[in-house]
Amino acid sequence: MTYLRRYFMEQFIQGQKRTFNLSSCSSQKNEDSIKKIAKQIGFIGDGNMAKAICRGIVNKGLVSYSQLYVSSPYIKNLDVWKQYGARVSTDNSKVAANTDIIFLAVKPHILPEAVEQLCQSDNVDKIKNKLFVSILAGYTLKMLEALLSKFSGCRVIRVMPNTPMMIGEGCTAYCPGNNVSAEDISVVKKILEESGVCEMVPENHINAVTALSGGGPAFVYLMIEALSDGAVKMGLHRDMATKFAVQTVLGAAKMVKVTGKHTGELKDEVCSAGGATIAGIHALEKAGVRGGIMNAIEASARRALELGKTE
Ligand SMILES: NC(=O)C1=CN([C@@H]2O[C@H](COP(=O)(O)OP(=O)(O)OC[C@H]3O[C@@H](n4cnc5c(N)ncnc54)[C@H](O)[C@@H]3O)[C@@H](O)[C@H]2O)C=CC1
Ligand SMILES: O=C(O)[C@@H]1CCC=N1
Repeated sequence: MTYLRRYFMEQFIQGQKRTFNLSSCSSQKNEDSIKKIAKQIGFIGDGNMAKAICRGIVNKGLVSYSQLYVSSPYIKNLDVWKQYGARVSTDNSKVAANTDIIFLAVKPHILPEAVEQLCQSDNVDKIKNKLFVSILAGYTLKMLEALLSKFSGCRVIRVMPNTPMMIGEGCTAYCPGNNVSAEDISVVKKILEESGVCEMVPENHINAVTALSGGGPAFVYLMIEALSDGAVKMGLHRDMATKFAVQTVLGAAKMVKVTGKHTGELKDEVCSAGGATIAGIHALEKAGVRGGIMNAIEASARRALELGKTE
């Protein structure tokens, strides 16, 4: 194969990888019956986070698409789900009435309207005694339980996931509501744990988690982009700069995890006396990068708190 042909083939494959679809899940056949969850799982809202959770759990073989039931007012968006065997509806109440665990996966300002649709439906009786899992930023358990109070016997677990769940590298915190059972916690934990790290936190920590791991991937993408930009400025081609930036972040993260060493010690191991790295560290410190990142987490956590107050 000529160099040019190989180059264009690689570009084509990269392009295919970049195109979002749900097919990568269905191609993974993991029929581990021990892991399988025998529940119908509903999603009210079919956006980025719902897709990430579904891809994660289908990839891990916890559920198949036929166990998923997804709603959105935009029928066109639902085609892709239907194509892979999920049930779909534009009626949120059908999803809530016909599933065992219902993920609330809409934007915070949409939630009152989405719950109102449930309350006004003919399915109210069928929605009683269900387990709701909210992934919304800002909405407290108290608010969620009050919103869903029309459905007696309902239980709520508040979780804060992140999009890397899609590839089994998620990071999720959860807080159980008042009426949840040990079985409720166990099944939700199983769903979340299978796609990455999962920890229970007190609810007063969830806005910090929202900033750190919920939105954190966006901060890290920005840093990877900046590392790549810097290398491009210094003459590397973009593809190589990004590939190396990604591998460096991955390698450094794994070093922290695997060695258990303090990050300061690991940093010191890289910085030769009078060398290149310490010159870069000095530039970062002069630019206030540490303070900048702390400010980002603080701003994001404060904003998460505000999101429950519907605008
Ligand atoms: N995107 C992320 O990385 C994370 C998001 N979250 C939370 O997940 C929730 C959803 O966020 P995204 O998925 O990013 O948003 P998104 O905008 O991608 O998805 C929201 C979906 O809700 C649907 N929708 C709109 N009105 C609706 C209605 N009345 N009934 C049912 N569905 C309706 C829309 O069609 C859209 O697909 C938010 O509350 C956010 O705080 C939590 C952690 C991470
Ligand atoms: O930006 C947001 O509000 C949501 C919460 C965490 C990630 N995305």
